[in-house]
Amino acid sequence: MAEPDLLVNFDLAPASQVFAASSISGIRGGRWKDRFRAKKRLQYNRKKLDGTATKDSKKQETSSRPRHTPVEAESSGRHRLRTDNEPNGASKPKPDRPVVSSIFSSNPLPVTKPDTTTTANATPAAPTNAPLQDGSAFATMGLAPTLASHLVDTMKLKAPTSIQQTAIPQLISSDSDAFIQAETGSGKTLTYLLPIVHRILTATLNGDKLHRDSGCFAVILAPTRELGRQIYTVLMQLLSHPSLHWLVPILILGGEKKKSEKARIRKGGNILVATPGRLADHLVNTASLDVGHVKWLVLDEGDRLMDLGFEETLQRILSALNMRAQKQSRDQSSVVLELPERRITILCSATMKPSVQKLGDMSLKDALYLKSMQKSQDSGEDESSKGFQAPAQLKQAYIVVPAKLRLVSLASILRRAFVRKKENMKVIVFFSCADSVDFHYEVFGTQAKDDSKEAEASYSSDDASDDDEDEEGEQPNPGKESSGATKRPNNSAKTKAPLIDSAVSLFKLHGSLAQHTRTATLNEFFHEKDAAVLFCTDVASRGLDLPNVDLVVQYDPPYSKEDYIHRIGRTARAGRDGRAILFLMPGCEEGYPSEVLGDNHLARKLADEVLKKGFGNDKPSDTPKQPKSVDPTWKKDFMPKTSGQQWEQEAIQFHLDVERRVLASGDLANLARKAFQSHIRAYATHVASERGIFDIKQLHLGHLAKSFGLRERPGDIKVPIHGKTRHGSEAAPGNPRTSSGKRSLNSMENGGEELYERDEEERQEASRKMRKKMKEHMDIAAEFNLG
Ligand SMILES: Nc1ncnc2c1ncn2[C@@H]1O[C@H](COP(=O)(O)OP(=O)(O)OP(=O)(O)O)[C@@H](O)[C@H]1O
Repeated sequence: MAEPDLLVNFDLAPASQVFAASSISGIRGGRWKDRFRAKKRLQYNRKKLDGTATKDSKKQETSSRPRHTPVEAESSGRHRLRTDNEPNGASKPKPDRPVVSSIFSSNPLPVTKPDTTTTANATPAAPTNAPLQDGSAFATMGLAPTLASHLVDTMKLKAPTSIQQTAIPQLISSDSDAFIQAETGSGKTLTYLLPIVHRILTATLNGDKLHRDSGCFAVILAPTRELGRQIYTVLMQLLSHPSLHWLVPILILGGEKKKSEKARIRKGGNILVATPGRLADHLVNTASLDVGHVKWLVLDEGDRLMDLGFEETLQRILSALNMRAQKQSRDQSSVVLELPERRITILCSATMKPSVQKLGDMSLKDALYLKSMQKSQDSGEDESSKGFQAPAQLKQAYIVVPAKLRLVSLASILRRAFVRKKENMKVIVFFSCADSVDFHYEVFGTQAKDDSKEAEASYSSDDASDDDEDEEGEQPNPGKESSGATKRPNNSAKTKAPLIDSAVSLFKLHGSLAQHTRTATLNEFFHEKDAAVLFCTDVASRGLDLPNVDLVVQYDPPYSKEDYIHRIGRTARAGRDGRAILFLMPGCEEGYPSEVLGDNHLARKLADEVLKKGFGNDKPSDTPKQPKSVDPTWKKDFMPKTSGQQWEQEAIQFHLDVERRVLASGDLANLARKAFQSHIRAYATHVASERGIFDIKQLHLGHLAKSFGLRERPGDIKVPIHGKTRHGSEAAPGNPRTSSGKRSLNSMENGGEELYERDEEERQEASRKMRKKMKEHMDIAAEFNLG
């Protein structure tokens, strides 16, 4: 038998055997020249065989390898080999043309199973934030009779809610600080306003009744201008009684004209509603702002105030109030004012988290903890003991949607929502960033010119002349503003939404819009008589009380569990019903309800179920009829092989139309690219504790790009550099990491505008991650032709 070393001049065995049996360096015996020649020939033959063998073995390997189902590939969390048009999964040279793949192919499946034990949503629970029906009445809570009858007769409030019943009597009789915690929509605004108004109403100064010039007795701080305006509106309603007209509220907000605010301050007022940045500004620059008499400081949405990095501003406000109070007590030692001797601080929030405790430590002394006593009738538990909770009657669900099906699933939910209940119904959809709101607003809205842009352009010029103009003015009148918005509809970001239903109005709201547009939009949405949808960022998540909101959709997950509660809290208010749906992607995101919310009561839905409802045809007349003359297997000829269902066809068609529009319009394509990029950046800013759930490395960028109507490979998506414009990218609002307090004074003075801009460090970190991810993806895309 030939020795392995003596292979020279023998027919070569298959490569594998050759390599197994031989070693080039191991040729021994004979002359050195012969050994050298043999070695060379062996090397040559091996190279030759190597090529064929590799090809052969690759072929063999490919054909023998069990074809990975997309589900297997993706649910393992790795990038999959794109299989569209590539039956054997082999890599192909990068094509020049854009990627066109079906939204229904290669989607990962959910990794969790439905929880069959979930019953919470089966039977409607009794509301936990409704007015009480146990005989409680405003008249028996110690309120002035005028005020109590005004609530019932004019404001049409029959009975107090649980938190009102608990807190109002204590706030009337006690001079302690207080922390009010109760569910969203449980009437916390009136809970703190009523005792303040009651005590000012019944107080005297040196024996005389108080009046407009007696001083400012209460300061109410809100984290956003929208919330500030809303609190002011409730206060105006409360003071609209003829016997209360001498009590005057003042509203000062960032984004408004400072000079007109100064004029209002000069005229005097008793209750000041403000955003922190603008108040801090006036405390320094407006000599006529007299806060020496302030007896109440209310921090509404206290945790949000801390999240937004207002800590330093709040410290400045607190020390200014302390200083002025001391000065006042020295100057007017003989004055007898029948109000609390010391200033009372009231902290108010539906959620409790460390930042609230810090704020409490900073501003409260021996505070009363006032919470809603209403218990869930289902569990009998004191719901507030969980630290946060949603109203019991609110039906919560999450839907597991693969990235490529996100857009069509949103369309489907909205279509379905308005088919079921049309008149007056409102839906709010939350997105993670302003760019995404802008893109989806364009996609779902009419393709006409966006009026809001004009309005913003004109507002920018107003803004520039901000300090030059001095409006002779009373307080901004909500009624006046509303009529202004109606007279000049272009002020608001509103359009029609034919992709949902041509009768549905579509609005958008985010922090990058001019304040003028924000105010007008909210006003119009509030007063909209027809069905309407609001696309927004977290600018609308806190405190806003918008009527008839039946459904809240969180298209992008929130940045914290507190944000989750506040977002869904825009529905099911004051005892009304409501539904909330959260979009999650298959994979690690599915852990969100149990791991982050600690709540397994959310109903679980799948994309297919939702798509069938929105795109399927319930009406038999609309189902394509089988032509009589055609073979019974006709469907095979008419329906694409990949998806034979009618609802799939409709969904595909919908998506293709969006893709075509994006292809056809440079503006829309740019919006889509910006939205895609901002979305990923925002995704990268989920808090560290949630990164196992929102893991950017698990994102399939190609699929995600598809949901923005983009056919480009993620690596090819060139995004215009974001200028520092009003339309610039909006950072992740509500990101708890913005509480670093590194925000510039300038942005502080915008009174909340900075709310939606990350600090530089965070921005850079997010971009770094984004670039890394893009690079990784580009490498993989180049190699495997990923879409
Ligand atoms: N006693 C009451 N009876 C009926 N409706 C009430 C009562 N008190 C308040 N409301 C209404 O409940 C709604 C929610 O009130 P409010 O905005 O004060 O809630 P909230 O607890 O501050 O909510 P959030 O936590 O979201 O800020 C408002 O429309 C308000 O008019």
